[in-house]
Amino acid sequence: MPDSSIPVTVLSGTLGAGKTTVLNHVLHESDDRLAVLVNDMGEVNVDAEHVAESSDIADEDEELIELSNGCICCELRGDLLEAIDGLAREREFDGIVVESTGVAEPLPVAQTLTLGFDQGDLEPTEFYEETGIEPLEDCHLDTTVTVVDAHQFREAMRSDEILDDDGTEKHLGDLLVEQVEFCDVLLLNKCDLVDEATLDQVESTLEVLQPRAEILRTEHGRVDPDLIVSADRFDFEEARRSAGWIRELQEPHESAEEEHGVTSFVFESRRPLHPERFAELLDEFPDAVVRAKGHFWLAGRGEEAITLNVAGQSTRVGPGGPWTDALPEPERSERLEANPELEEYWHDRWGDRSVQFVLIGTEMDHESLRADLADCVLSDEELEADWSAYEDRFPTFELPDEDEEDEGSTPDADESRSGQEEIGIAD
Ligand SMILES: Nc1nc2c(ncn2[C@@H]2O[C@H](COP(=O)(O)OP(=O)(O)OP(=O)(O)O)[C@@H](O)[C@H]2O)c(=O)[nH]1
Repeated sequence: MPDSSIPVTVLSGTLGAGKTTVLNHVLHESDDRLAVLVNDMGEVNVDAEHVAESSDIADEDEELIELSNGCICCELRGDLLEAIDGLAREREFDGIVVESTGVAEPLPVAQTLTLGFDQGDLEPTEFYEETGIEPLEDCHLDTTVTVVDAHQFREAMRSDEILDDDGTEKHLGDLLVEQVEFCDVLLLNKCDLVDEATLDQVESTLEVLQPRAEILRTEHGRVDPDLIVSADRFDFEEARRSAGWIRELQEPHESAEEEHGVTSFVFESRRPLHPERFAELLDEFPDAVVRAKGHFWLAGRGEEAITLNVAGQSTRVGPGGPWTDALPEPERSERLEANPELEEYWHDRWGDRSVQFVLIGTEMDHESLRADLADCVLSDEELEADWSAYEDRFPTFELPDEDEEDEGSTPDADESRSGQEEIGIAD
């Protein structure tokens, strides 16, 4: 990274968590000349007004740009890059801070920025072709920060509130988890409103959901600016890897988390799940499960993996890509060659078909949940019987075009973020 490259910090967090408060504090306290980009969903950018009113952003050193009437993780991605590009060209700033809307997902924002910033060894992507935007060479994504409301966290995780992001519905709990899972620094804000025991428990949950991030407790957004601006925290490779944390969780978690009742475990099976029994279990999934994620093989669906994504009250399933074993030749052999680790994993009869979930919860009864999941797996007898007669209420997904196929190995929940469907299994 050249010395002259301008660091960009992205602030995320659900509505009212304290993003604007953090931003104002940083503007007051930092000695750097900062430019600020504030994104708001409405036509009038209320956040920008707050920042402008309550900070000294009007100083000649600083600049405030508003991106209104849309979301920078969706339709305003091009505008975001253009605005940053403009600021970088001015070269009058030591840093840029972007405040996303409360409904923005940080991963696509970071993706836009890392594609937009010159990654050196990254291939030019379709993004450039689509938008006509040139890679930005004068800045880099420095740190991604998620602000969490310590007071509301537990309630928000269990909430079934649905947020409307310009026509796209998102569950509050789901969004919260996505924001926590993808960041370098977690600001546990509003610590003044909760007791120590609650704080410890919330922090433990955050640690399990996001082991890579630094967690800082704050009151009224009072954080040392150097920890989030020009902090040099973002690592493209690590961020990419952390999205695949299903693998990292293979090891059972240490007792620090257990102390606060936050635990996790991995459930695996090399046999398919019974569509009726598994749908019933998802209908009744225990509230103690804060997060579940992974992929599964459903009896009768031998071609493609299905992903499972549970966050708070939201349960989504999506396309997980074709099993390597179901691919036609020569793709099958090519993928096996490209992913030698599959050989070790390979099952004589079922190839790479499998069920793999990570479950994270508070006061979660491992034994009974494990037993419930095991009950969903086909028995010896069922395994040899006809699977086509089962009632299958799971949505069907179109297999991707062969040309567009992903190079990935074992299907991974995060490789298939698009196309996920909320399942109202209880109909
Ligand atoms: N008690 C307490 N209140 C806080 C703290 N941080 C922020 N607030 C208050 O919480 C409210 C929301 O804070 P904002 O900074 O506007 O939150 P935001 O994340 O920018 O909100 P949106 O822009 O709506 O997404 C304001 O009334 C703040 O004064 C804190 O640490 N403790």
